[in-house]
Amino acid sequence: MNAPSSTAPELSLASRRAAVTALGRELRALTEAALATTAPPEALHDLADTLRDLTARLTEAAPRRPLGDVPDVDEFPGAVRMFSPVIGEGSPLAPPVRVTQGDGGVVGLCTLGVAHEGPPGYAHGGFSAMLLDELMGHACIAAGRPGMTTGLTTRYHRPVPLGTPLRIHARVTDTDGRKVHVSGTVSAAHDPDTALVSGEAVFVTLDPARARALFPQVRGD
Ligand SMILES: CCCCCCCC/C=C\CCCCCCCC(=O)SCCNC(=O)CCNC(=O)[C@H](O)C(C)(C)COP(=O)(O)OP(=O)(O)OC[C@H]1O[C@@H](n2cnc3c(N)ncnc32)[C@H](O)[C@@H]1OP(=O)(O)O
Repeated sequence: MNAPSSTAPELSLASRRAAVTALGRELRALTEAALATTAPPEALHDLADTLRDLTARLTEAAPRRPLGDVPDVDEFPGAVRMFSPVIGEGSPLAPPVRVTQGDGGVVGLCTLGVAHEGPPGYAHGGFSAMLLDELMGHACIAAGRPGMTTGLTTRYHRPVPLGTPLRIHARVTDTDGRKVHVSGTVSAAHDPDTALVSGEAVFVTLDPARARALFPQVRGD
């Protein structure tokens, strides 16, 4: 079930994903450098001019993908989202989190940077909630019950440090009709048993009519 927007179909999926990943990596390096630079204002104006030219080059090279179209490098519904702000290898916002199945659910590994900062040196609480939400969504997918979040509660036990490898764990704890109950934690990777943030959520699987209404561009094959 996928309706990819077609770009360069002659290139293999792997090579298109590799190109998206290469650009994403450089965008993240630029973002981190730009947010942490101590360069003087004239250097920043100079860089802004260069970046404006680069943006014009990209927009002139090809039309943009309409909002809501599934990128041809993605799997939807599925676990590959190349431009996700959490797991997207092509996203300048994503850490990005690498997700694998394990420990009775799913495990994500990442390191946050200054783009994710809340209190100085620590993660923004909203970003920690986003990490949990995403991993919980993947736990639902891994359990064969993809759905949307209807409620998420978080408890912040300790600040989440930037620049430190993190481990996010999520698992389905119960299902009740279309509702899927999920729990998760964010910990330092070197101390996975100490939760810095923990959360509980309810996801709801979509009935087919609702799925068609919400995602009209996604056809069943
Ligand atoms: C083509 C297939 C698509 C599959 C879907 C895959 C999507 C996943 C995509 C990519 C995964 C990657 C990972 C991503 C992770 C991040 C996830 C997000 O960020 S999701 C964005 C934020 N969430 C929203 O925007 C939802 C907004 N809410 C809604 O649109 C509706 O509530 C919806 C469609 C989810 C359900 O609406 P209704 O009309 O179909 O269902 P009703 O009848 O209202 O509820 C069904 C059952 O759920 C309970 N329920 C509904 N809302 C609840 C709530 N807030 N808390 C507890 N239970 C709730 C109800 O009480 C009912 O239970 P009773 O059958 O009566 O026992």
